[in-house]
Amino acid sequence: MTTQPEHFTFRTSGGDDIAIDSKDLVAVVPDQDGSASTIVYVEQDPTDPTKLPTIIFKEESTFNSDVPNPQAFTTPEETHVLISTGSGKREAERFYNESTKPILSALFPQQSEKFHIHTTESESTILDLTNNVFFPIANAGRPLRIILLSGDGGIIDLVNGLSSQPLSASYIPPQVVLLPLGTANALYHSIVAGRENTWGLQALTSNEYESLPIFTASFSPGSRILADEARKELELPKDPETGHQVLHGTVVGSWGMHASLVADSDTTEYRKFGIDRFKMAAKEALYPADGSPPHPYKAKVSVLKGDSWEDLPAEEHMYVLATMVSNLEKPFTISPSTKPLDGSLHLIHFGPASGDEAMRIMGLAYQGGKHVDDPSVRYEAIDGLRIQFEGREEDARWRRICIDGKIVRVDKDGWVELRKESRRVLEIASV
Ligand SMILES: Nc1ncnc2c1ncn2[C@@H]1O[C@H](COP(=O)(O)OP(=O)(O)OP(=O)(O)O)[C@@H](O)[C@H]1O
Repeated sequence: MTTQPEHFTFRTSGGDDIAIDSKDLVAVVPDQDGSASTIVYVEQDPTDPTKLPTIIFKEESTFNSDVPNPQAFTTPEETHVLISTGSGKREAERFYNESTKPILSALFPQQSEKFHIHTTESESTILDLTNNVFFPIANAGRPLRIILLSGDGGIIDLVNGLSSQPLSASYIPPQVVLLPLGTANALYHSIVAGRENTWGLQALTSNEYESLPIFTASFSPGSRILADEARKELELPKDPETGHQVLHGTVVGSWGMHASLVADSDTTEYRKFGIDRFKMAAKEALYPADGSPPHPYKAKVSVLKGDSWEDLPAEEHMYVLATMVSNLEKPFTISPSTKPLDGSLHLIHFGPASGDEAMRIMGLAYQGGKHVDDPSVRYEAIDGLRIQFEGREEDARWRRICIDGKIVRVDKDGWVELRKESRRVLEIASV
C-alpha cells in the first residue's frame, strides 16, 4: 500500500492547471509515444456521495513528472467483467457503460475487446458462472481476473462457487477487482478504508492482490437458505470433503437483531431506499407496533478460542455477530481492531435491551466504533462461534442466521457453527 500526496496536479493540453484530490485519480494513461498522457479521474456529486460519479478524461500537455513510473497496464488474457444488475439501487449496468467500459478501453486498448462481459439474469447467475466457467479455468491453473460490479453478495457467490469442489494442485486463485455497486459494500469499504474515492476503479490499474480471508459456517440438517423475499427455500451447498451443509463468508455471520434487519429489509420495496433500508428495518424491529420491547433472542451461544469452546453466560441475546471486516457500511465501524484482510474474526455481543438502548449502542458504531468500549458490549477476537437453539425459539423468524447478507433458517433444535477457514480461493485487489 502506498501513501499518496493529497493533490494531483497537471496542465491540460489547453493550458489549464488542474488540481484534483489524489483519491479521485483513476489512472494516468501514457500515450503511445510516451510524450503526453491522459488523466482519468472521477468527479463526485458534492451534495450526494452515494450518486454515481462522473468520469473525466483530460489530455495532459506534457508527460507529468509527478508520476514516477507510468505502468504498462496488464491483465490476464482471461479477463471477465461481471455486472450484477440486481445489486444496490440497480445501477451496475449504467456504471459499467458510462464509466468502467471507457476506462477499460483506455487502459487495455488491445485486450479489452476480448474481455468476456456477463450480466446477471437471476440470483443464481454468479454461482452458475463460477461453477461452469470460472472454477474450471482456475482449477486448470490458468490466470483469471474478474472485474465484479456488485455488493458483498457477488463476492460470497464467487467464494462459495470456488469452494464447492476440491481444488487441484495447479489451482490459481482468480484475481478480483471489486467495484462497489451494492448497498452496504462492507468488504470494499473495509479494504479501502477511505484511501480512494473512485468506486474501486483505481484498482483496475493495480497489480497488488491479497488472499481473501474467509470463514465457514456449518449448519445442522434441515437448515434452508431463504431466497426471493423468503418465498423460496433453497438447499445449502454441501462441503465436498465433509458432506456438511456449509456456507462460506468473508464479511459477517450473525444472529439476532442484525440478521433480522438484514432479512426483513431485503425486499424490492425496502431496496428502493438504498442504505437507509437497514435503519428503517432496525426501527421496526426495535419498536414493535404493539409497543412491546424488542425480542429477546434465546439460544446457547459459545465462542471458540484456540481449541476450546467457552459458553457465554447469557441465556438471552440481542446482538450476536462475528465479523472479518472493520466496517459493515462506510460509516459503520463494527470492529475497529480489524485491519484490512488481516484474517481476524471478532465477536460483537450484547444482551436484551430496550429500543432506545440498542439505538444508543448502534449509534456509537457510527462514531468510529466506540460501541466496543461500552460496558454492555462484549468485543473480542475469536476463532469460532456456535449458536445452539435447543428448542428455545418456537417462531422460525427468530432462528434466522445472516451469512454475508444471505439468510439461513435453522430448525428448532438446530445449530450453526462458524469457524475461520484456512483455505483461500481468491485474491482481491488491495489498492
Ligand atoms: N438480474 C437479477 N435478478 C435477480 N436477482 C439478482 C439479479 N442480479 C443480482 N441479483 C441478486 O441480487 C442480490 C444483490 O446482492 P449484492 O450483495 O450484490 O447487493 P446488495 O445486497 O445491494 O449489497 P450489499 O450486500 O453490499 O449490501 C444478490 O442476491 C444477487 O444474486
